[in-house]
Amino acid sequence: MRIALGNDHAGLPLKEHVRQVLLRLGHEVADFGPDTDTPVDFPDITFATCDAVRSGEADRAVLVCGTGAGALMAANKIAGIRCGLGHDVYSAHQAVEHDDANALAMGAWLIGPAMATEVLESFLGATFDDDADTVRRVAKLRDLELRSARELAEHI
Ligand SMILES: O=C[C@H](O)[C@H](O)[C@H](O)COP(=O)(O)O
Repeated sequence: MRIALGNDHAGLPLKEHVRQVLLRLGHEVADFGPDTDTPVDFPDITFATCDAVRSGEADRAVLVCGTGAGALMAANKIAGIRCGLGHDVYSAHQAVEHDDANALAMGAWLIGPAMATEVLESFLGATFDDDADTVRRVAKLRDLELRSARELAEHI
């Protein structure tokens, strides 16, 4: 797969490990994060990284910040992005299987390289179980995006 990789300064300590794992697994990597520890804002990096998925340049995004929480929040505000939290193996594959996750957020302050490796293998090895229930629920996620966008537009 083509993977868009994004990190902020807090995610930097885990970023190179993640990049190496992605390459070892045979994926292409487009890197949207900085390689210095100069502070950057995770919403900016998250948008640039996830936008590559929306445009079709990338198949999935992997985001690394300090806790994973900020990148997760930012990603799930971007239309078309469904981001899971990647701190355990089960959640990483389940988010793809049931929720068609196309992004994963990880916290460099929370997990080390060994767990990150297994989480990435789990996320990238998983495919969407597109049965009637999961397809309907993912469609409802899209409905939520549209409803929210309409409400925002009405209040601008
Ligand atoms: O959820 C937010 C992320 O974990 C950020 O990476 C974190 O808040 C950055 O914090 P700081 O600028 O204090 O390193």
